[in-house]
Amino acid sequence: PAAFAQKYSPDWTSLKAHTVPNWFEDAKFGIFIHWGLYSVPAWAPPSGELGKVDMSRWFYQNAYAEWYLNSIRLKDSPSYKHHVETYGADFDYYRFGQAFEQQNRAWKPQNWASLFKDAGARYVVLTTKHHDGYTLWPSKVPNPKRPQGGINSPRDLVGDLTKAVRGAGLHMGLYYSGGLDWTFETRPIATMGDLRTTAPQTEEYARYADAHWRELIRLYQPSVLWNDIGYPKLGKPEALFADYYNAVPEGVINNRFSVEYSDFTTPEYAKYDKITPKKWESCRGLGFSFGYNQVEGPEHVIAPEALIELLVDIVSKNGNLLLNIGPKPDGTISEIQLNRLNALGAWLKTNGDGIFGSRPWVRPSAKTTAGGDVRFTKKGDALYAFLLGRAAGPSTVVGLTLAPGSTVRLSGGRSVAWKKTGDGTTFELPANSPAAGPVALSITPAPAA
Ligand SMILES: CC(=O)NC[C@H]1N[C@@H](C)[C@@H](O)[C@@H](O)[C@@H]1O
Repeated sequence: PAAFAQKYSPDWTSLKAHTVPNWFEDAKFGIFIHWGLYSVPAWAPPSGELGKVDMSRWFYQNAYAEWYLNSIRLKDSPSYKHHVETYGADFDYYRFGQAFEQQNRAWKPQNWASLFKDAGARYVVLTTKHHDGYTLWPSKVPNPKRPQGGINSPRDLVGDLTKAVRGAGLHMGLYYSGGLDWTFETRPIATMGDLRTTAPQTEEYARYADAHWRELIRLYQPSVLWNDIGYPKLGKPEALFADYYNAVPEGVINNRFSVEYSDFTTPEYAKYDKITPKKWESCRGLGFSFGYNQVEGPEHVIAPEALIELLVDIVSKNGNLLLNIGPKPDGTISEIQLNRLNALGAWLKTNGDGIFGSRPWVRPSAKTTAGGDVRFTKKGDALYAFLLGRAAGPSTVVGLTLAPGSTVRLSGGRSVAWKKTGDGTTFELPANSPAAGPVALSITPAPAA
């Protein structure tokens, strides 16, 4: 029997010996899911992407539909106006639990698992408890602030999805809002300062959050601990980390416990502009929200080509893309979100060879003489060059020199003629290949620089 590995001890020196497992380096693309009570109202003003809206306005016009409870606590927000008009001023947010629990009885998790697999995703991260405190699994840990209950899903949504996702051959990760819990702190957040002062720091909450993470690890052995927005100082994360790594050797932990060790950083609606040695994962919604927002239209949602180029850019710089889907309460997914997943999946089916299992090259990017963008990845003895937004016909990549006799192919397909020119290397690209998204060229042997 496998001895219970005691490799890690609850101190940062021991934990810093942890390395990121290959599966997470190879995976490149995961699906984030924000699903919960906020999926019932599914309403937020599409005010803009995080980072592009002045923070003095952000909380009042919060584009994150999963922040609905906080938004309706701000009486001069568009969300409060919508809430009064739609449900009435005295409709308590937690009453959405009835509709959520009633509607998700029909949900078939295997439909999500096959959809995400077809999209090319290699892992999934589901919200188990967001800031509103509602748990998507029937936790046995009592919430001292909610003796009346109504804060735990009777259906084991976490377990059902974990089983289906693993059945489809994908890794399963779990998101937990460690830093905020609006059943412990009911004051509204209108400024960044409020974010800090409303983060519960009592011993009672620290024990609650620690018990939740330990229950999740014991029940589901998640491959990712995706903690969000900080962690209570009394929460003893180093003990949690050591016990987790000893129980789940292939596990990874993100940087949002805000402590001195993590396996990867998590820029949100952001990405790095150069290769970083530390593993990172960029997360964002398809539009401006993580929770389903019924008022978002095509003008708020990233275009298919831009989504594919986003993934290629992130991978060329040592990142993963964690792309969020916001399902409806019954588990169905809106047409526009399905459309984007299918576009990405179709491109990856033909051009994924240079993405999955690749690593960054000596440099992430180049230009063509026509001003086009190029991104590079390396895999085995092949260099992959992705020509973003390119036209067909001859395309010259500046500063790229191939060894004589190198073979160039469209990713996994037909060979491509090339020649050395004064500026670099000119490739003869066939017309409209692929239909949408960057052309992926595999070049063997990979040039040294
Ligand atoms: C930077 C940060 O802590 N963001 C918190 C933010 N994370 C997103 C993935 C969503 O869960 C938001 O609702 C949450 O506030």
